[in-house]
Amino acid sequence: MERLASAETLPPSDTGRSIPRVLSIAGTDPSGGAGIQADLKSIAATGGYGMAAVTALVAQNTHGVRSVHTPPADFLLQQLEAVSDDVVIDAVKIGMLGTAELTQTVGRWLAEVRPPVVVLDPVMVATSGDRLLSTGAEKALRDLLHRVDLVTPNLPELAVLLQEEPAATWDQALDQGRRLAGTYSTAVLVKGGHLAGETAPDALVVPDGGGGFAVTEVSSARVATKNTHGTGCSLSAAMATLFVRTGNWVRTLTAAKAWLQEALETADRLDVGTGHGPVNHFQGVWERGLDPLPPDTSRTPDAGPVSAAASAAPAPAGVRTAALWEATAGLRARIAELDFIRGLGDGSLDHGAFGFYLTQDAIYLRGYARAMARASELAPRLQEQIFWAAGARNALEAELDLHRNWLGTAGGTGVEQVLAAPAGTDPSGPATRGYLEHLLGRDRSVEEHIQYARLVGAVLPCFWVYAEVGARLQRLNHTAHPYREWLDTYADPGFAAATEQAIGILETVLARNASERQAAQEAFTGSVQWEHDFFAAGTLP
Ligand SMILES: Nc1ncnc2c1ncn2[C@@H]1O[C@H](COP(=O)(O)OP(=O)(O)O)[C@@H](O)[C@H]1O
Ligand SMILES: Cc1ncc(COP(=O)(O)OP(=O)(O)O)c(N)n1
Repeated sequence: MERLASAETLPPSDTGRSIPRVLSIAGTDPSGGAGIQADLKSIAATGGYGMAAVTALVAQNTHGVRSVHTPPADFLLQQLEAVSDDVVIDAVKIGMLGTAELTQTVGRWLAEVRPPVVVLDPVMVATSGDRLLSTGAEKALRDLLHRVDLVTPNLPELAVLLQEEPAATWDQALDQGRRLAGTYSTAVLVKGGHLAGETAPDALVVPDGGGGFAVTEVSSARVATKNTHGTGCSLSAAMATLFVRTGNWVRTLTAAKAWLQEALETADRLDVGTGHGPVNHFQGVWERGLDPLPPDTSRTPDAGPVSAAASAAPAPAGVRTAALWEATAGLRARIAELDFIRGLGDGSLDHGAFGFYLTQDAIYLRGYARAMARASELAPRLQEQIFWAAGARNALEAELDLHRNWLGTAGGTGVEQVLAAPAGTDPSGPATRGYLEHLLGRDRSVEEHIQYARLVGAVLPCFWVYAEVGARLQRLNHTAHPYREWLDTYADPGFAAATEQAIGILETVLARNASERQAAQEAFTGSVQWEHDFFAAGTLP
């Protein structure tokens, strides 16, 4: 179902949902080439809003590390909580962790907050040879691998994580990458920067869930420069940011490598320091205002088939919503094939059938607004509370206008009359009643955070499926189209922005714990089925 939440009704900080909020957890580099300073530049250059929690103050420059000062673990936790208590985090990039205690602190915080995307650059030794991770912390770092979506080791780091000798060839490196990915069920970016040769090969190794791996190699020409300080930090921060924008690791790596290549090719222009200087993070932005991500409509997740419908829909917010969206691809394909949807698109839908649908939809919207008001009541964060409250208001005001206009002029029963009917006497059909029971049915025996997860999963398809249908059918729209107003409504950019925001909330909910995840997934799939049944009812005899 629809659900026009115009951009104006959203809090100003949320209207640009497409700007990923990325938290770097890393050490500092006062000369600006590596660590947190490099991460913040990478995040900004690849289209994100960067935040940072400091794990270590490192006195270093382009020649090497002079000393390291680590904060008490409790202070690191306070920094992390100060961010997560206030800001919705779309992705985390982890760099230097220094000690076992700090590593474990980050692990506990991740378990609590469950950010949707976590990229770990397992920093151990700087190019200068200085250690940035105590040897006693290596086990803690391995334990952290269970909590990350992507790990980006260079060859010596890959070997330490596996407790083996470093790979001497690219094939050996890929083999180690597969074993690391298999052991920890995480995607691995194997980096070949430390190998000699004319190319700098990288490869994504992603477990396919069936014991195999998808391996995708993305190589670039090796740049002849000594200014490579911070390349690993910069690449991993770019990967975290771009993945939020694409939902696809291969597209992310392709864009990140192209961006890093330009930063390396123009690194010598910066003239920073006399040792190994930094890369030029902003070359593309300064020269051409360039976004490293090429325009592309196929925002497909890595796993699963590419469905025609998915290409037009708002993007998943991370791996969890990507998987859930893909799991409903079959159902959504059936929606696209319905007579009602075909007729709506080509304008052949019978006016009476459209009037029946709108009447049912008006009844639905009244209940849908109640579901969003309930989500607002249960939301754990202020931003989510505001979002759902705005959505409820919008369903009752802006969205119903479409129904008022059409039903008022089509000679059918007016919206107000339909909605004024006493409870139990409104002309709701079985699909409308069933869908509303699914949305509003409450199991008071489960805890409120699980009720909230269920509601978020249940209300999202009404945004996402409509945004998908609207974007696809808009291609058939024209000035004389009988259902032009409907098509415009669901292809509206404000609606797409609100949909992406709702997807972001679901991504966060799915990352919390198994009970919340299961409640949200089941409710989501159930609502996609009801979307199908509701549309199908529009053309039933
Ligand atoms: N001289 C170079 N030319 C092109 N790409 C490079 C060069 N050196 C490193 N890279 C790339 O920079 C990234 C970081 O690589 P690497 O040096 O292996 O890791 P780290 O910086 O963590 O030690 C990789 O994508 C690698 O391919
Ligand atoms: C604070 C801090 N973190 C990480 C590094 C190492 O950076 P990396 O990206 O691996 O780059 P190199 O300089 O080792 O190529 C660092 N130096 N400082």
